[in-house]
Amino acid sequence: MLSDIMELLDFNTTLLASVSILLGCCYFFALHQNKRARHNLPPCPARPWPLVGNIFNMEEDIRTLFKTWHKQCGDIFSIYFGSTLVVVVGGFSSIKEMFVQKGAVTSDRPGIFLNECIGMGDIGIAFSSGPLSKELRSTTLQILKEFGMGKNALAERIREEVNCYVNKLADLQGEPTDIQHFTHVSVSNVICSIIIGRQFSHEDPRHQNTTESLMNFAKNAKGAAAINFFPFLQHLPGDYFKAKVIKKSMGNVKDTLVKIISEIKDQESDDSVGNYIFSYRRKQNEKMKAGKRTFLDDANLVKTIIDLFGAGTETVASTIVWCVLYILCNPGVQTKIHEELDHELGQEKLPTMADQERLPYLGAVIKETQRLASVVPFSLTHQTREDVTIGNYVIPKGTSVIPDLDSVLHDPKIWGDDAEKFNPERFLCDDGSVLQKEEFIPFSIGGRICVGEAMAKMELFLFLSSMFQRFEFVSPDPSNLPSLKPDIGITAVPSPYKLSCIDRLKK
Ligand code: HEM
Repeated sequence: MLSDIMELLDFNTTLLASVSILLGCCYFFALHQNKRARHNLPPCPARPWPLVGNIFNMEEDIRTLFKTWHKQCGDIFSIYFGSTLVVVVGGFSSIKEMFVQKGAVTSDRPGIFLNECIGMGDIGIAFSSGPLSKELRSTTLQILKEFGMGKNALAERIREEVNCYVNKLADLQGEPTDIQHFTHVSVSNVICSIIIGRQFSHEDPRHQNTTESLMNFAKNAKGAAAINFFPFLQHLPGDYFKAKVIKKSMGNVKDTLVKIISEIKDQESDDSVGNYIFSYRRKQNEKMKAGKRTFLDDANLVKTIIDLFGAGTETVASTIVWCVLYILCNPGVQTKIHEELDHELGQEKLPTMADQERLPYLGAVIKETQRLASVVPFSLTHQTREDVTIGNYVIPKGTSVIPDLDSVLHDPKIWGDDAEKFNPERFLCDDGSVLQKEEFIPFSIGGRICVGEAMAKMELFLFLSSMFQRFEFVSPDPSNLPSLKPDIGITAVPSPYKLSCIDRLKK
């Protein structure tokens, strides 16, 4: 009797599952055909399957996969995550057309799990759309500009942290070390000094905890990409897609920042130090007093600060760590950097922003690092607000669009046949100055271009010039150099490696 019921159940379950899959397939094909009929969609490099789309075509090495797909389909192609259409736009002219010329309708953001998991869906500077994102961008840019004006508080705060960082490296006394963690702690401390007006000690548990949570999030962000399209994955037992670890890491960052912001609120009378929170509140009050409609509220303040930490730490820290890695693999480059620094500054004078023009070779090294490392290879995903025509294609309203910056930064048509090699000379003009090239777009282009670009450039110059002035970086085992293979999530992070920082003052 029981076995009869089981058999019947099995039969019914199988029938139900088959019918569901069949209906799913029909729905997917109908949707797909309908979209294709209404819009001339960019080609798919691989056949999307019902329900799953191209999920099984995605490979670990996304960079090489997208390169192959561009070769096959041209600058623009379509892929499906489940039944969701995602368009990838590569090549400089297509990226410029899509995000600059058509930027008014391609600058929104789709909702993503990493914000939703902390209950902050589409607010804050980096993941909001429309007038909200415009107001937060212009407010943040104004505040950062105010910090960078006059005696340049921004550069001064970066220099303070650089000093501390360089001394930490000197304390290692040449012991082989992985500098990733140190570098993250220092770079996130620079953001701290802007946000709250003071730096933390490197040993401060709250600061360590926030930095570790951010690194943890970055390491696991790849898993969450699937959850954006298949939200049910977050509820599966275990944590294969890293939903729980991401939720915990982002929750940690949020809780710590909320506490810090409320502490700052209590010191509201002391505005002499200058920090992002005071400036934001001042602008909020001014608008409210003038009876202007504003999105500047506390929730947007908290989320914007989380975004600034998230966007400003991993990117700058990874670029620094990439630069040192390229140098280990190209020792001749380090010799030239040292010659330039010794000739222009010597050992006594610590570098300031005013020295940038005197150090063009270092400038070229930094640009070449940004180009080759391409630390945000696929930018942040945009979303179309209306149907967008590009070339012969029509991309429907509400489509997620990925700007493939990597395809531009590594394009041999722009950089030559050695585009995959580290060659700083390509950024030096005949007169010795640093080459400015329109196609150099590590910060993206258009309406959502990185708001931290100016600050990041200052950080990279001040950190790297001081590091090379003080140290010679050597590999503990020159016959077995570290791998140049990146780990690509939202950012392209170098695989862990060790190096020795030899103090040039003690040589
Ligand atoms: C080497 C360092 C950096 C690189 C390569 C970089 C690159 C990028 C890229 C590619 C985007 C996406 C642009 C788009 O959607 O089209 C972005 C956005 C953003 N970046 Fe950066 N970034 C860097 C440093 C920073 C720093 C230091 C900060 C903060 C102080 C920052 C804050 C932001 C913010 C808030 C956004 C979102 C802007 C928006 O959505 O409107 N970034 N960045």
